[in-house]
Amino acid sequence: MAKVKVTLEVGNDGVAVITIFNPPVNALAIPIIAGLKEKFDEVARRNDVTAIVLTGNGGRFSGGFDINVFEKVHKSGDVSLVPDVSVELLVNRLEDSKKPVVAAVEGLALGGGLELALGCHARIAAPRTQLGLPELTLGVIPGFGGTQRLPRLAGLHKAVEMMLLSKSIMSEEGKKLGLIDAIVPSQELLKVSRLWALDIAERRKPWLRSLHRTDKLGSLSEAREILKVARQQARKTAPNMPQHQACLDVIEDGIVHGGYSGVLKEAKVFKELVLSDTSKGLVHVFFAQRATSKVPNVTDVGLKPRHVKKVAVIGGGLMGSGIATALLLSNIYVVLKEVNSEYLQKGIKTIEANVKGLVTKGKLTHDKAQRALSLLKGSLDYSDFKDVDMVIEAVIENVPLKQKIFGELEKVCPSHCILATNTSTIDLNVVGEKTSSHDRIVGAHFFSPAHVMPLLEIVRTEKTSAQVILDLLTVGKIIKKVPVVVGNCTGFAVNRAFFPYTQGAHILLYSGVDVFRIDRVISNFGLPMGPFQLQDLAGYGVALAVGKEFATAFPDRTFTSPLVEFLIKHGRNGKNNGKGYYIYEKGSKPKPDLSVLPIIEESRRVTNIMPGGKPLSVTDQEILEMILFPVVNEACRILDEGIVVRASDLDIASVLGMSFPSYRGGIVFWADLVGPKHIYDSLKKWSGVYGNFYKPSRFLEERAMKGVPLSAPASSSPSSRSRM
Ligand SMILES: C[C@H](O)CC(=O)SCCNC(=O)CCNC(=O)[C@H](O)C(C)(C)COP(=O)(O)OP(=O)(O)OC[C@H]1O[C@@H](n2cnc3c(N)ncnc32)[C@H](O)[C@@H]1OP(=O)(O)O
Repeated sequence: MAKVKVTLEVGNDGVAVITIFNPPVNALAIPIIAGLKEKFDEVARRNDVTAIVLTGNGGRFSGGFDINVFEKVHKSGDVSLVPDVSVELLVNRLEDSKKPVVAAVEGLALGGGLELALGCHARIAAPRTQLGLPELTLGVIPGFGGTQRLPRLAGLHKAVEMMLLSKSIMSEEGKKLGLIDAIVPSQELLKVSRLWALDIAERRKPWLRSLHRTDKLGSLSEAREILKVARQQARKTAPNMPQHQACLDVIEDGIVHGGYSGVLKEAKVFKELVLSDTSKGLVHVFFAQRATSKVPNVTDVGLKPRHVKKVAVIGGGLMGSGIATALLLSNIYVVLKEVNSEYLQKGIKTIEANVKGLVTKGKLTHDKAQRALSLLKGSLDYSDFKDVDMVIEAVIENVPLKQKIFGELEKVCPSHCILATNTSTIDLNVVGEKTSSHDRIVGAHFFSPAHVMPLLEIVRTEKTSAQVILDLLTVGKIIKKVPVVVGNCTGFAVNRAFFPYTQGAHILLYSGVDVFRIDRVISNFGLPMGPFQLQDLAGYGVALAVGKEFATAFPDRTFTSPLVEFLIKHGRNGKNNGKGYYIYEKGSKPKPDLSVLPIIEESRRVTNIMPGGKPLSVTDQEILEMILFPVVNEACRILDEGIVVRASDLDIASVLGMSFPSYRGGIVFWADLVGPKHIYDSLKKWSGVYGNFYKPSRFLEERAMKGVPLSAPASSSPSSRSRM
């Protein structure tokens, strides 16, 4: 039997139940939409049908329009691949049907799924059903009438919030808002929905067409005020994304000219937005994120993940306590080991503060916080390690210390125990040099703060077993991280790709470009802050240590900048001591600190790299490119060396690890949009002026010359060599 289908069953009560089958989320794929049109035509014709119930199979109503179709549109440029659902299905066959339609909603109704339900004459939901219109996260607006019907059912204010923030609500809140007519236990959902549909048919319950309602819209001036405030907010929070303002325009059109006019305008704008680069980037990120957990020879060879119940974390510093917090919040027992009771207490206090912080922010209930903390045990020795399933070492970056710890772990932990290190710099083979447990040694590279940042780099060596990688992938998902499997090299994927980022910025600065302008260009592009502000935040000690590490690993292409040493010499240490490139005052945005300029001048004199001795005259676009193209160049080397499974993994790593704007699709996706040839030509030109730092990599050169996208799989490039 086909897995993707729409079925129709007519009961003796005269109610037809139309069910969507498309596991796992009942996405509205093209055959499903065709099937729905066909079944609604059939029920309209049949005399034995009095009323209709629309539902989804398997406890999930629908996760919305099939996002794969967006991808096809992006590849082909053919927007006609998106069928007309808004008028042909929602208005003509559903809302204007001569027989009442009730949506029986369970699990989730998202995007087009919720829009289908909004077009019905009533909605009955199971408890805790997720309702939302997250289309803006895909660079489009709701396209099946959601911009018109949601405000008419939930009220304009709430609808705008749900759409602009892509925020779901639960059916319980939906009931309060009037979006849901009744909440009934799952096992009674169909029975109650059938009766409700019959009640409407026999006029015992109102027959409401959402698009015709105006009672929740308020007056025109009230509506305009809500939209005005929302526009201002969107300008601040989503400055580079067109879908936010477009969504508000379409809502306004419907309020001014009526729901049907709004539906037509919505369909037009939706089709324009599907073709935007923003939608291309966001849809790419949607699938790329899900692809990271598909690892050849690990997740496709029939292995089963082992249950990881208890984890030991060694080191209660910032990273260790963050990692412990993430594990505890997902109900995993944690033993936190430190070298003395003072450090241990400090670590435990940090964990408590992390957990309490989440309660204060309303992200965790008090009960769950208590439960999480009850799973924590502090330890000063290895006595609790005899039954741990995994150890995550998070001590300082010191090779002999780590080697000693791993040697001890091999003796005290059970033989199945995974031995992970959170190192961000040290070669895993070196860490495990003094053991014979190389198959169970793996990198678990978290980003700080570890209980907040979503990325987990899983670093494997040639010897790490597939089982261990699978187990860590599974733990990563349980603790709500996006795990990306990477090969063993200096900086792994994120830090390695972005090491030239700061160096490019420093080259520009020495060339005479204003430090604050550089930061502005980068934040206007969409990163949360520019490279200098980031340096302030990370602390100059970190900047020096990282700089040295990359200078050692990649001496041929490292630009050594004396600026940070100069700053330290002048008593500055970034945000840590309140003296950086910016002034940091509580409660206000960082302000440029002009007293840093003489120090910059001093370092400019030392480096003396201004072309022709004069400050460089550059456009903002050139500033952006001189900083980000070297990152693309390093990303190319990562791809060439097979450090990541696929190019899109590097996109996710850049988005989640470096906050590269998701609407630009990640570093490689963005580079392909810009064009490898342009990147290659620019780097070649700059390498003539500034030397090897800008020298194009072999991979980039090859692809630029052949016109092959950087993201194309390795087989497109004969010389690629994999380290995975
Ligand atoms: C015209 C309309 O207005 C436009 C639209 O409707 S656009 C679509 C709007 N809907 C959405 O944005 C929802 C997107 N989906 C999600 O947020 C989540 O998948 C979910 C909350 C539904 C389920 O989450 P979860 O249970 O963690 O499963 P998740 O791994 O994400 O998805 C399971 C599979 O379903 C796929 N999937 C989920 N929603 C999909 C969709 N709308 N279309 C196509 N595939 C979808 C995923 O790609 C994944 O496939 P894979 O197993 O091959 O990797």
